[in-house]
Amino acid sequence: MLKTMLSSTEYIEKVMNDVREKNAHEPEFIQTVEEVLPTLKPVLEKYPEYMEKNLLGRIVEPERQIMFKVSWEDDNGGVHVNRGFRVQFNGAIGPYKGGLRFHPSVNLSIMKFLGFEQTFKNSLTGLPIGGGKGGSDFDPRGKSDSEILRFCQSFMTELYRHIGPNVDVPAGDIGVGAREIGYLFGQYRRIRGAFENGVFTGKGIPYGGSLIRPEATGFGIVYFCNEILLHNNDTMVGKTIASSGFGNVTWGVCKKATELGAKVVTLSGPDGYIYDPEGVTTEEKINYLVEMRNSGRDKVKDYADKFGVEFFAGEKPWGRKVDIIMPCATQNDIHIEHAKMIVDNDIKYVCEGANMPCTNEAVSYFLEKGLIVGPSKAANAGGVSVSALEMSQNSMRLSWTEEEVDAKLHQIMKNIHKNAKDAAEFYGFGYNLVAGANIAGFDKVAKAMVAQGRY
Ligand SMILES: NC(=O)C1=CN([C@@H]2O[C@H](COP(=O)(O)OP(=O)(O)OC[C@H]3O[C@@H](n4cnc5c(N)ncnc54)[C@H](O)[C@@H]3O)[C@@H](O)[C@H]2O)C=CC1
Ligand SMILES: O=C(O)CCC(=O)C(=O)O
Repeated sequence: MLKTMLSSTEYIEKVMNDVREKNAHEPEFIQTVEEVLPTLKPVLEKYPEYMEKNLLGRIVEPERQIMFKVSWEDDNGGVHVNRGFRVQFNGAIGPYKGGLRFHPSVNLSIMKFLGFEQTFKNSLTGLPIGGGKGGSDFDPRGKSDSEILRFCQSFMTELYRHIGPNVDVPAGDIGVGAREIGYLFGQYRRIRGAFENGVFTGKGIPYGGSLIRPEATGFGIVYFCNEILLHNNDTMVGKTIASSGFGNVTWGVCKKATELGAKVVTLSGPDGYIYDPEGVTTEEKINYLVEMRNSGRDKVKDYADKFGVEFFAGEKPWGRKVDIIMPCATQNDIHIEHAKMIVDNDIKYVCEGANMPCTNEAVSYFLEKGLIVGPSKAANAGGVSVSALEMSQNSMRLSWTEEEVDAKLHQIMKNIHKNAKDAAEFYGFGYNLVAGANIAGFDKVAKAMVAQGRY
């Protein structure tokens, strides 16, 4: 690829066409590439050597994609087969790092979109971690504890050979929490015959976990949102938030939003959404989210039944008039029709908690209508940041206090906001944090790739 052959626009279009052609059956992966690459145009114009060295063509190709068989036995002796994945997307700035997702929707497209996003997100944290993601199409819903244990052991019996504290460091994501990490780490330790706790993050405290890691993603989203509000001479105090999901991320959001004087008034699940006008603010309500998640039922209606609030079966919460939208469940939760309702309700802020929770069309519409969007790769980077802090503590064989970790997390989120804002302004995007986060995340990875030759 010679710089004289194509303009930056033609070059980006060519790389995107190659991605569409080579990955025709991977809509989520194509979606994320189409969201990121066009925003890098001014960077290519400033650094034409990135085109000469075909940086974009190289950054959209995962370094390694591992797919494997996971067979396991249920409590009645039935034998099942699931598919396991680990996509080691980009290791230019550190060991591959990213969560494991156990959900029936998991496929290679979803793993690749998450691994690509993780590469930019991890770079934004300012910490030395590359991008990866993994998981399985295993459905934890309704499974007994022994079935979860057997599945995790079988999954790790293959995965262990591909990971390590300096190679690839998984963590949790949808369907994978502290219990699963414990079972996975136990099997890793058994096979390896060594106590290498730096191989996982999100571990339990007794065997090397970091304080604040369970809360970190949600706390980080609220810290990031707070930076957006401060930039607009606004405050979190008194704000109402429509959120989705009721898992780990939503739980952390409810805790920190309450602490800063805001309130989350909606939660959702695959069965519908609940509206709690008083907010998910008391300890009892916030703790109940953990209980619902751990029950394995995956039903948000349980919250409505317990606290006597309204439940809307089969609906999403995006038609509610609130101050801030914070989707925290899964990808493509907000489509264009929801985006139109959000704009019609005069809502100014959308802060993404889940990975890619808005379609590209919805994000473009928000930006066109002047809303401020905190993109997921920046806003939800608090989780992986504290994971990297967990790795540091494991390497040093030390443990920081809750206050120390929270203060570091807060500073990291402020830095991410500032770096995204500065990059957007520098390249002529104004206060467009979507473009700014892509550019700031790309910068370090691109420089490392150039320095390391042609990989
Ligand atoms: N756990 C972490 O540290 C991080 C998680 N994320 C992202 O945040 C989102 C939520 O993750 P967690 O809270 O960790 O997972 P979780 O397993 O604790 O909770 C997931 C929630 O999303 C809902 N959900 C999942 N798939 C759904 C579907 N197809 N339809 C409707 N609802 C669905 C579930 O009902 C549940 O309430 C995901 O997009 C994840 O990738 C991002 C950064 C870090
Ligand atoms: O903590 C980690 O390593 C991964 C967190 C994660 O999966 C994410 O940021 O989407």
